[in-house]
Amino acid sequence: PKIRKMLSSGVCTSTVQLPGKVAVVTGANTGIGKETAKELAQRGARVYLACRDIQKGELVAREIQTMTGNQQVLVRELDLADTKSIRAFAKDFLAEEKHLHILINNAGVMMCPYSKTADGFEMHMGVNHLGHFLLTHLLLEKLKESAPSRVVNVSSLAHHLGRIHFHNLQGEKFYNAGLAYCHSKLANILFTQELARRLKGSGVTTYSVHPGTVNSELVRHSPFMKWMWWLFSFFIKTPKQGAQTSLYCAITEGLEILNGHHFRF
Ligand SMILES: NC(=O)C1=CN([C@@H]2O[C@H](COP(=O)(O)OP(=O)(O)OC[C@H]3O[C@@H](n4cnc5c(N)ncnc54)[C@H](OP(=O)(O)O)[C@@H]3O)[C@@H](O)[C@H]2O)C=CC1
Ligand SMILES: CC1=C(/C=C/C(C)=C/C=C/C(C)=C/C=O)C(C)(C)CCC1
Repeated sequence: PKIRKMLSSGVCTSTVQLPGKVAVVTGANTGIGKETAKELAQRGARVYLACRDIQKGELVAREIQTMTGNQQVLVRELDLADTKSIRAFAKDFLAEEKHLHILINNAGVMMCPYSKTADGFEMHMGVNHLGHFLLTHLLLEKLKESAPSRVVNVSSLAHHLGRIHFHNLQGEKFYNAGLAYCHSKLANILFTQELARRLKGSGVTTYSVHPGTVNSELVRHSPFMKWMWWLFSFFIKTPKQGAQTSLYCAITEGLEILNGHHFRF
């Protein structure tokens, strides 16, 4: 139990309530994203579950509505592997909503076999970084109009092994599924730092997080990782525990001074 507690560590203890606030969480139909969305709804925010599979999203929205009593949990289609889908999501959202206070760029893929997005980007870089980069860019004016507002980018400790290989960005010269994930997670952090720099004084702040090692579907593409996660399932975080760092960065008061910083555990 001591080891488990040590690995689970940080809890978001903020008592902030969010009535009247609007949040978007990508990849909110399962894992860390689902628990993040649930907690934001629990605190009274209107929460958009941005999911590539609408049916999975609707099931989760109903579950969150029932658990929290908050009916303002909405599902919208967003496939981060297709810039057309990202643009359509943003267009509809901007037409529908006056405000956006919290954007949580959470969705992610890990160790998938070599493949490309609809626009020809290597899948990890395309979904984990470039898709969120475009989404954030398209929603930026709305975030500025809604300031104070925040963007949380869910990265990973895996960024330590990441490198930005500009001569091989699409993995066409060489490809390693594990390293491709690491590169995309480094991109999440570099994006956060530069976004913070460019948004200084705008009232929009941004943070990157490592959620810890979390028992989720992220390992779906790797039988070895699946086995590891199963073997150590008692020691690694639950998705609810994994959501704490994202929630901390999204709602804790007075965090503006740490704009652009990376938070872990
Ligand atoms: N679990 C862990 O130990 C760690 C996780 N992270 C990060 O946490 C974040 C959440 O992962 P986690 O909850 O663990 O993993 P899950 O696999 O459980 O959830 C990932 C979510 O991303 C969605 N997603 C994947 N591809 C796309 C796409 N093309 N368009 C839209 N949504 C997509 C998935 O949708 P669908 O269900 O339809 O596939 C799912 O909702 C990721 O960014 C991951 O890198 C970081 C460090 C450790
Ligand atoms: C060695 C070891 C572990 C492995 C941790 C790993 C391999 C973490 C990988 C994290 C990833 C891939 C994050 C995704 O972004 C466990 C399971 C904690 C149990 C204790 C011993």
